[in-house]
Amino acid sequence: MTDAVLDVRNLNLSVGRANIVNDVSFSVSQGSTLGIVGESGSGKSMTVLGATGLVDSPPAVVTGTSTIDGANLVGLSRAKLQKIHGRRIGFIFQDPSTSLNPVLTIERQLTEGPETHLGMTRRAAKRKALDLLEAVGIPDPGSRLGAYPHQLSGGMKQRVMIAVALACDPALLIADEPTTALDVTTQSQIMALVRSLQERVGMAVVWISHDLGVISGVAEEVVVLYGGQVVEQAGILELFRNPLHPYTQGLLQARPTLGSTAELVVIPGSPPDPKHLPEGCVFFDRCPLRLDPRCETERPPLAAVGADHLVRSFCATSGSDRISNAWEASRV
Ligand SMILES: Nc1ncnc2c1ncn2[C@@H]1O[C@H](COP(=O)(O)OP(=O)(O)OP(=O)(O)O)[C@@H](O)[C@H]1O
Repeated sequence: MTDAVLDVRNLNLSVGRANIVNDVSFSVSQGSTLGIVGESGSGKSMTVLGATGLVDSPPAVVTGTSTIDGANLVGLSRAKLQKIHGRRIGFIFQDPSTSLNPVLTIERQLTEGPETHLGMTRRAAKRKALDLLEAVGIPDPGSRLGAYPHQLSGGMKQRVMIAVALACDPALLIADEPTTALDVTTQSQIMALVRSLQERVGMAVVWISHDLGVISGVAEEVVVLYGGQVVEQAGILELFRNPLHPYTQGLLQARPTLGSTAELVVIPGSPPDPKHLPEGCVFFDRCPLRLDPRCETERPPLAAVGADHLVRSFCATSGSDRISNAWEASRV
């Protein structure tokens, strides 16, 4: 992709014998959102932490490339990384306390970045802080500038964290499960907020979630991760219409639908331990369609199955009845 803001190629991340991220590639372009989905432990957070240079290395060993503004973040010095993080990348996380400083006022947290990285005066930065608070839907922003994080509700803290992440007009926003701890109403407000801010400033967004429902509300393109590998990648509509990997189909069936009284089909088992990844397909021991012995001994390649649709499985199938029956039969 030529207009990629972030371009990740063949990223690998290991800690000791744990192979946590395995040959992951994706890119995200200006104004668009890439969703990364997978169950807990599938490697979502470590993929973006490795791609943005936010892991301690050593002990983590990171290889591959992750390019923003022509700079490869893999292996970049701490000083250079800090500059790029401050100026070009905003981060929002599930827990705002990991990014908000409890002993600094909201004003200081919002003005620090623009003063340091954009060379703004204190007065201009304060004006910008007020604009940002208003943009993220904080009522009466002027009265909030002197507040400390603990004086705000959970939803408000989340909004302030987004304002801080956007303070330097980042080209890229990394959103790691930012709405998981919130109630459904606040969750959809935050999703809509990021979408509207994105339309205004045109940034690229990488949004991580274990919930395909959330991803379908924010992303145009989706990477499905399992065992630290990309097992499927497609546009959001294509993925919902034509999911090909048995794991993606399982994730889709595990989604509760409004008003449904049917029992939730969960995928039996859990993701593999990165210290003991299977020799063949990483989904082998949970796959209801596995073919013995090929799937057990041979690692499937990530293959193109259409324009912009990639899948890593010898059992990829669009036969939805077949997979439904297989999932029903495998339910414990
Ligand atoms: N420092 C580490 N050393 C060894 N293994 C680690 C380390 N950090 C994470 N892991 C392992 O890497 C795997 C992927 O973790 P990661 O946090 O990226 O998953 P995730 O998909 O983001 O899950 P969650 O939604 O729970 O955060 C897990 O098996 C985890 O136990």
